[in-house]
Amino acid sequence: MAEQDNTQGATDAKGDPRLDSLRVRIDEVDRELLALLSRRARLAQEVGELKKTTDAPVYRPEREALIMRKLREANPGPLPGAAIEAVWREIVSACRELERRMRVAYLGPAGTFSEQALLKHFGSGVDPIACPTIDEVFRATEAGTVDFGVVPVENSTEGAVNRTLDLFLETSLAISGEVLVPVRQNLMSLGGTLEGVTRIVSHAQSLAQCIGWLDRNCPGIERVPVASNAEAARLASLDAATAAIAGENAAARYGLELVARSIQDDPNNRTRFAVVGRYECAATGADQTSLILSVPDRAGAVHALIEPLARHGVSMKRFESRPARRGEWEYYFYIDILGHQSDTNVATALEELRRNSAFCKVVGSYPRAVV
Ligand SMILES: O=C(O)C(=O)C[C@]1(C(=O)O)C=C[C@@H](O)C=C1
Repeated sequence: MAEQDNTQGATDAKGDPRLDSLRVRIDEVDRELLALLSRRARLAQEVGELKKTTDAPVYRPEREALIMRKLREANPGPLPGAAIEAVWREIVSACRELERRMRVAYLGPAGTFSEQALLKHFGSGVDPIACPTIDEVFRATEAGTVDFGVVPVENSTEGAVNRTLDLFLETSLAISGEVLVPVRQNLMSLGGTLEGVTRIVSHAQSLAQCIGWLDRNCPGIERVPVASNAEAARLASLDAATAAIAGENAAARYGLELVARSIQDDPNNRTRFAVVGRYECAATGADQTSLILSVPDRAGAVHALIEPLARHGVSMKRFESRPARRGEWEYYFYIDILGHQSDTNVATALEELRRNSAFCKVVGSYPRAVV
């Protein structure tokens, strides 16, 4: 006998028998899912016990990436791949938490896109630790007070986050994952209006990402850069004359109302984050490797440096340069290539790159983000 369902509202109070029978079947499926989830969780617990005997790491990013990839490929629909991934992210996160709840540092405060990246990658079964600076995220992870760190690397509109690139050079940590977060910027204020607003605050990058929209819609209002979007939302929550540009979750967190939604000039605006830790990922078959190189200062050196990549069939995904800051015209090249450093063609190309370069560091090989 089906239990009484109290969720029926006014719209179907008369009770369509087809609706009732569909709900009975949904209840059955939920019970089956629950039994399967419990079975999965017990297996993860067993894995956890085995790992304890060898002191093996709880978090296996390459295994989680493979689980997601196989599910995406096997997904018969009608649920979209992103929904399947979000659901399984939480399932795996909860199973992982049964083994051990990890601490993960990110560029805070709460409510920033960095926090969103952390949740998207690790799910909610971790303790998010907000750090005031990118340096602090690296420091906490290196010191081992957290298990991993999440740092912004580049934005599709605004380009590289230079501080992160500089710290990749110095750190002993390795990149173990990347996270892509669509960045939707929203204008928000206490009353959901621009009336009486004399300044708009946000992180400098966010202001820059909305410059066209702001020029068109708020020409007379002063723009003030602040430390983060979450800080902007906090300031706007204290003062009706201040509006903020931030992610939607910051509005909810600080009791603000949206004046305008999705005001970034590029509708596909997104930010790429890196997960850093003391863990080196094994190959999954769909990986990416991040390198930092520098060359002797002579004609044709850059060409000679990257030529082995093409010759060994290694695709380059990103090429960025940063001054070496030694007062000379020297540069570090930040290069992302497809493949894992243990793949034969990548390993051979890397060997040649090392021979041709004055400096060569592999910051990590890790599974490529897909969505
Ligand atoms: O396969 C493992 O090593 C597990 O610990 C299980 C599991 C999972 O729930 O599937 C959990 C955490 C790891 O990061 C990877 C996978």
